[in-house]
Amino acid sequence: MSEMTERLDVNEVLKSLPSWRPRDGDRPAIERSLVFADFNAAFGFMARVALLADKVDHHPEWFNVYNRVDIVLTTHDAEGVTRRDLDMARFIDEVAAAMGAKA
Ligand SMILES: C[C@H](O)[C@H](O)[C@H]1CNC2=NC(N)=NC(=O)C2=N1
Repeated sequence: MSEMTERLDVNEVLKSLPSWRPRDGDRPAIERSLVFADFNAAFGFMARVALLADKVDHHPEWFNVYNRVDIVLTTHDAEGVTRRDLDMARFIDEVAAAMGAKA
């Protein structure tokens, strides 16, 4: 199993991702909710994340209403959280901060 698809302990992962929390559900996952200035900003954020997701073939589960985006990260193929989710979460944190999103 490659380093990228090895299942990681959610609590260990969350030690380096203070804005994320564990998601209880059918498989281990992490989640974060973001609030933007308006729909335009929220959708702009989603577009930036979508471009990376397509490039690296790793896609967030997310839900958008107006200026709010709820995001869940998990790796379907590994049935849990992997390095792919950690890397995606870091990118999301960077973009969210650059766009002035609130937690
Ligand atoms: C076939 C394709 O590579 C896989 O289905 C990819 C696509 N995007 C994915 N996204 C996520 N979040 N987890 C996956 O396991 C996954 N697998």
